[in-house]
Amino acid sequence: MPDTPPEPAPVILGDEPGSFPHSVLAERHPAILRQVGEAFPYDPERRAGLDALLASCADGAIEPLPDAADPADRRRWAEWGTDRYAGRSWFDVPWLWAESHFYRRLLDAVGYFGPGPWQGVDPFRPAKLAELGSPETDEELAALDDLAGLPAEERTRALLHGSLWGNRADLGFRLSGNGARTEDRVRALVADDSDVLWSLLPPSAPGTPVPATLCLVADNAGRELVPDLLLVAHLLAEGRIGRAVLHVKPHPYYVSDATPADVLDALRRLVAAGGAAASYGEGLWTALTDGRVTVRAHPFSCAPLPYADMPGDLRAEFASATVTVLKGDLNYRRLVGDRYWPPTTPFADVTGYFPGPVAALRTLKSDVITGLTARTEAALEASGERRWRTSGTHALIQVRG
Ligand SMILES: O=P(O)(O)OC[C@H]1O[C@](O)(CO)[C@@H](O)[C@@H]1O
Repeated sequence: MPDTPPEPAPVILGDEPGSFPHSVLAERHPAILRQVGEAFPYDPERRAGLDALLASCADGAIEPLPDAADPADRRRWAEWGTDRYAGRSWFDVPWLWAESHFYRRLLDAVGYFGPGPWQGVDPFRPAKLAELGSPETDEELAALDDLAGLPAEERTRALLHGSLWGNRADLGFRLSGNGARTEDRVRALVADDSDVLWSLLPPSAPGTPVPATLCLVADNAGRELVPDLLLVAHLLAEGRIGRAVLHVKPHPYYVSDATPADVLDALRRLVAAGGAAASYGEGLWTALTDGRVTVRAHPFSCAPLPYADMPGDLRAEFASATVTVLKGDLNYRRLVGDRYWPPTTPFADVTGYFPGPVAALRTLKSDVITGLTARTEAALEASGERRWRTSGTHALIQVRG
C-alpha cells in the first residue's frame, strides 16, 4: 500500500562523489563552461569571467550576485537563498539551488545582463539554432503530414507523446505506422494518467465556446518546444482548449531551456516548413496575434526553488487554468520537490499544494520519482537497467485532477 512518509524525504545534495548530482556539478558544469567559451569570440573580460567560474566550480564557494547586478535581481536572489548559502561549497547546498545559481553566474560571466556588447546575447543560441535547423527536425516536421489521415483521438495521442518524448529531443509522431518504436515507448512509460488529462480537456462541438485554459510550462527549446507548440495548436484546433498560456524562462537557463526568443524561432521554423507543420504554425501565429495564446516569462521560472514556494501572482495564474502541464525533468523536480522520495509516494500527495489540476510530462533524467505502483518499481529495479531513473529512456504522464 503506497503511503507518504510523515516527514518529507531528504533533499538532494551534490555532495556524494560518484552520485549523479555530484557528476553534474563536478563534470557537466565545467564542460558547459568550455562549450560556451567556444560558442562566441568573447573578449578577455568575459573569458576571465568564465575562467573564474570554472575555478569556483572546482573548489570555490557560492557568492552573492555581483554589485553591478540589477538591484531587484540581487534582492530576489538574496531571498531565494544567496544570503543563506554564500560562502558554502557548491556541493553542500541543495543540488537544485546550486545548478540554478550556476546558470545565473554563467550569464554574469558572459555579460548577458550588460550593459555592453554582450548584453542579451544567449550563450546557448548557436546550439539551439543548430538543433532547430537539423535534418532530424526536418524529418520530424515532415512526419506530421502522415498524421493528417489518423482519427482525431490518435492524432491527439500522437501529439501528446511527441511533446512527452520531445523532452528527450526525440519526437514520437510515427505512432501508427512504426509499431515497434511506438510500443517501446509505451512500455517505457512508468506511469500513464493521460485518460485523466483528456477528461479535463474534452473536445467541444464546433462553433461552441471553449472555456478551457491550458497553462503549459515549457522546458527545452528546439526539438522539445516544437512538439509542445504543435500540441497547443492541435488542442486549440480540436476545441479542447480555448486559450493557452505558455510559460518559458525569462533568460537562458539549463543550456537549452526555452526563452521568448526561442518561441519565435520555433514558430518561424514551423511556418517555413510547409505541409501540415506550416498549418499548425499558422494556426498558432493567428492565436498569438488574437490573444488566445500568450507567452509568459515569470522570474520564478528561473528560481532555484520548488514550486511549493511560488509567489502569489504565479499561484493565481495556475489556479485559474483548467490544467497546468509541466514539461521535463527539472520542472518535475520543482513540482514534487527535489528529494529522495520513496518511489511509491503518491503524486497527488506531493502536488497537493498546487493550486489547480496539474500534469507532468517528463522523461526521467534525475533520481526524483513519485507515483509508481509497487509493481512498477519492482519491475524497474529487477530490469537490470541501473540507470532507469536518469538515462531518459523512461517517461511518465502523471496527473492530479
Ligand atoms: O531538460 P530537463 O528535462 O528539464 O532536464 C534537465 C536536467 O538536467 C539535469 O539537471 C542535469 O543537469 C537533470 O537532472 C535535470 O533535471
